[in-house]
Order: sequence, then C-alpha cells, then structure tokens
Amino acid sequence: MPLHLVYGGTFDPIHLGHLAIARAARARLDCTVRFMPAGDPPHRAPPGAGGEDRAAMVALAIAHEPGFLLDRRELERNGRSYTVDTLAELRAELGPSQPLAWLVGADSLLGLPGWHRAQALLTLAHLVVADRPGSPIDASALPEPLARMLEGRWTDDAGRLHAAPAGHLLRLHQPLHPASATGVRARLAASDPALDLLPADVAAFIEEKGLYRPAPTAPL
Ligand SMILES: Nc1ncnc2c1ncn2[C@@H]1O[C@H](COP(=O)(O)OP(=O)(O)OP(=O)(O)O)[C@@H](O)[C@H]1O
Ligand SMILES: O=C(O)c1ccc[n+]([C@@H]2O[C@H](COP(=O)([O-])O)[C@@H](O)[C@H]2O)c1
Repeated sequence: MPLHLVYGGTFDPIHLGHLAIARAARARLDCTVRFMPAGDPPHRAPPGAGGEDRAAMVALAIAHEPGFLLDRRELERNGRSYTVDTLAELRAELGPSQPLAWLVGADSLLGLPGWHRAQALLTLAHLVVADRPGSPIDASALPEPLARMLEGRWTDDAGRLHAAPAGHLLRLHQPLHPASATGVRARLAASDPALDLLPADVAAFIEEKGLYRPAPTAPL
C-alpha cells in the first residue's frame, strides 16, 4: 500500500537539506511527502518568519517536485503544533489501516522522548529517520529512555512500512547534507544570500520580502 509520509518542520526557511531528505525518502518508499510547516513549534523560540511566509517558501520549493504536497493544517490550528495531534487527525482521516509515517532528522529523533505524548506517536505512525551531520545514530547504543521507546522497531525493510499502519522505524542512510536553517539565517543576517543552500525561488522570495535581515540600528 502507498505510504503517506508527513514531513514536519519549522522550515524557517526551507533549504536544500530539507529537499534532499524528502527526495531520499521518495526514492526509498512508494509515498507522497506532505510538508507540514509548524504553526507554533512546541519546543523552540518563535520562528523568524511568519507562518504565511514559511508556507509560501515551502510552496515555492516544492512547486516542481512530483509527489510533494503542502499541508497547512498546523498553521490553521490554534495553540501549540503538537505532532501527536496532527498524526491523530491524519489517522482519523485515513482510517486505521493506511500506512502513515513521520519524517525526522537524526537530531530531532534524539529529542523524541521530550515530545508531547511521545509514547503515542508510534501507535499512530511509523518514523522515517534521516542521518544528519553532528547527530550520529547508533541504533544499538541510544540513550535511555529513547532506546526503550524504539526497541524492536528498527527495520531496513521498507516493505514493512507499506504493510502495516504504524510502529516501525526506518533509517534512510542517505548522503549527509550540511544545510541547517540556523546556518542559513546567520548568513542572511550577514547579507550573504546563501544561494548554495536555498532553492533559487526561495532565495528570491527572501530577498524580495527582506526576511531574516538584521533589524536596522537606530541612529545616534
Ligand atoms: N540537513 C539536514 N539533514 C537531515 N535532516 C535535516 C536537515 N535539515 C533539517 N533536517 C530535519 O528536518 C526537520 C525540520 O527541520 P527544521 O525545519 O527545524 O530545519 P533545521 O535546519 O533543523 O532548522 P534550525 O537550524 O532552525 O533548527 C527536522 O526533523 C530536522 O532534523
Ligand atoms: O509534538 C512535539 O512535542 C514536538 C516536539 C519537537 C518537535 N516537533 C515537531 O518536529 C518537527 C521538526 O521540528 P524542528 O524543530 O526540527 O523544526 C516539527 O514539525 C515540530 O513541530 C514536535
């Protein structure tokens, strides 16, 4: 059965690292990728760009990519954008047997035990994990309580994610990509357009709207 893969992120802004892992997931799995910009991310300072601008940048970045979709539900929902709420909503829409998965980078996976109702996540969806520079994953030596949460769930067989609605964990083992939104924002704030890390249309949007520029200093 085709898989519904959800890719949640702050996307502040979306960059080529995001696209690289979504493409790697599509190459490995028979799936659509639903980009889900967080409205009010539960675990970090408010994003630098507003929800509408972040969604517009996602739409520009995925416009020519078959199988990539933008899902605005977390932007339209009031309150914190908890992943468990989003997955419960999608599960209710898809019914109990459709395969559903959430795509995360390795750094996000390491923080999983701190997520809201973390234990429920794997009852609702599979997890697809992308490697990320600086966040090595050794499935046999994860810290507690993550190790216990994920015990017995790892698989290298993508077919298992298509054959069950939830509960498995697949590592992509894709080539590492160095981009981070923090790095992109720092370069933009220093008037470097970061063209090597951004889709061209996104770079043009940022330039046109003046996003991520340092606040002008008041004259003395
Ligand atoms: N270069 C990358 N390689 C692998 N995973 C990535 C990469 N960039 C982002 N991700 C993953 O994509 C998801 C969404 O990331 P997010 O929108 O927070 O971007 P980010 O680059 O991590 O941003 P920031 O630097 O602001 O934390 C997270 O699960 C994150 O781990
Ligand atoms: O639900 C939670 O408690 C939770 C905690 C941390 C992260 N998330 C989600 O994980 C996704 C990636 O987060 P981030 O900070 O790397 O953009 C994004 O969709 C967040 O809303 C969700």
